[in-house]
Amino acid sequence: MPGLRSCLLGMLGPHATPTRVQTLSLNHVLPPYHESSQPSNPSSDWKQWLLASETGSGKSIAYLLPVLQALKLSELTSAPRSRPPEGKELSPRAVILAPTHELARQLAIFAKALQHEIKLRILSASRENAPSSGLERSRDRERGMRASEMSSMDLSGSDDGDFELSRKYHPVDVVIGTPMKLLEMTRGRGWEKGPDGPGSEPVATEGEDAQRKLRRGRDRIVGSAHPRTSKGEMDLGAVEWLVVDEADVLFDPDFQETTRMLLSDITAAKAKAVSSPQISSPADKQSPADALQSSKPESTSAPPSSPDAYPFNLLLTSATIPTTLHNYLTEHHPDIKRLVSPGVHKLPKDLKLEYVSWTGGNRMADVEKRIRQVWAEDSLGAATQPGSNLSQVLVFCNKTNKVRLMGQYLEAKGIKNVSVTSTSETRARGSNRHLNGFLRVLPGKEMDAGRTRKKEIVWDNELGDKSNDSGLVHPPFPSSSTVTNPSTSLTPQTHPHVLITTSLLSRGLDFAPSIKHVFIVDEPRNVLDFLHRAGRSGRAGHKGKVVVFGKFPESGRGAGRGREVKQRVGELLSRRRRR
Ligand SMILES: Nc1ncnc2c1ncn2[C@@H]1O[C@H](COP(=O)(O)OP(=O)(O)OP(=O)(O)O)[C@@H](O)[C@H]1O
Repeated sequence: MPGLRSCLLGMLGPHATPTRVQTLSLNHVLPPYHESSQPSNPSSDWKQWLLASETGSGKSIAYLLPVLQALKLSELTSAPRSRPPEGKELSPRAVILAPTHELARQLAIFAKALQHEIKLRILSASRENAPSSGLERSRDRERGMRASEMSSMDLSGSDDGDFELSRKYHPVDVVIGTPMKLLEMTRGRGWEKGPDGPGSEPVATEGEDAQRKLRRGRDRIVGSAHPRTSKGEMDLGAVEWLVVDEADVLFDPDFQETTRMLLSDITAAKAKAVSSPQISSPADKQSPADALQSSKPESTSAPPSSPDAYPFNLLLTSATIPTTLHNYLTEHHPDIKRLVSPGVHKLPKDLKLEYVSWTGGNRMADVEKRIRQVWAEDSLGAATQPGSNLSQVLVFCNKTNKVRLMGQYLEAKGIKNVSVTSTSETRARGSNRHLNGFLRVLPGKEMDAGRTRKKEIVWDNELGDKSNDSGLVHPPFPSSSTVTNPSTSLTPQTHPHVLITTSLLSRGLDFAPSIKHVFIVDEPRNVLDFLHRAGRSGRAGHKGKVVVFGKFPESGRGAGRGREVKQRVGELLSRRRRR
């Protein structure tokens, strides 16, 4: 579709070519577009796909393009949309699930940039002013704005600030959020405390390790645990697409329960929508296309004959296919089309590996030393490449407490840093500002300390080679990947160049290419966790290095364990590189 295409080229540059997973998606998932597209019935043939490829290989575009194109096509060729049922304020046509609020927000920004010309309405459920129950809603009311009005605004133009107001009825098309947040929006705040809550498991408490929270499917914002205070305000009866991003996590046994609840809720809502059609607005009733709509009762399909024959398109994406996901798909989705790139389960090709042995003294001092070494190398490079900046370092620990201690230690040594755990206060603010300067920014959206800066473009000298294993082409033109991060030209004493976190930020987040080093200071829970952490660098064909700290003696005590770690990590290297 031309509008999507031009936004994509604006984002990636005119010479970008699809990655392997994108090619698979273009060939198998993208609905065909013709200028003279006729009204089509999207529900006649619900399908299921799995898109799997290595980290940083462009899976977001691979699923967003077909979803946005399909939504636009059905908007162009169907009757005007009816208002949500009584008491509901949102009725999206696509729902995208992400394991963390940070990822949901980043995906929403990305999706908005992609649909800029085709004008769909995208809402991040993890943002400060997303329609919600209870406290947020009363705050909105205080500002003289009802949630129903919020959903009728044109949400397309803004990504982290205020919505652009439009008084025309513009229902939200896509809602992006974590399963828990979306269940809350559907069932009402505090639903999990009731009899329909997920088991009798207690809600994660503050101070718990983020990784365990993630595993239990509860990515909660600090201070959001309220008793049941309201009915849900999102109706799921119009959903045509459900995307489960990071499906390996969201169908992990610990997350699966909430993910599958949402799938069942959509199925149930669609069955209900068939038996009690939604009430159209007066304007809709006048529309000649209404007849077309009412003559299509199958546009919301009957309840599925088997529990997992969902009445909507289901698109899963993942960088890995662990046994749990494989078994789950085999049992529940035997017909799912698996579109898998050869790089799945591998580290990105442009990611180098380094092992650093603990000295036996203070481990934090070892980390500090290696960080300073990174900057010393950068400074040497600056002599030969004028204009290059100090790179940023992403440090992964296993425990919340370790993140805090590491942050304090480095701060005391004059290394300014940002520490983020699931309980960090900054996470409660409903935006990704706490990650400013670390996440990749889209062209023209560079931020520094919350303020927009004039775009500053540099030629990225490290991009000599034109193509790579993922099929990514490095464009010799300004693009999102060649925009400097303003904070890296400042000193590490005054501006954070180090981000310390847990596995919380290891899934799906698209970090800036200036994050050239990922430090893994604690042994990850498993090889997949390692892959996801490491994959925050070396993205989209950029160079990166993963530094694994541990005990790696050549012989004696611990040598066997060290060798085992190296062997397991070595198996993740792409075949081409091992040759
Ligand atoms: N065809 C392309 N050419 C150049 N850059 C691309 C292309 N497709 C995507 N990118 C860029 O690659 C980066 C990584 O994309 P994305 O976050 O979608 O990767 P991913 O496969 O979802 O990674 P992860 O598994 O970590 O979630 C983004 O900045 C995106 O803009």
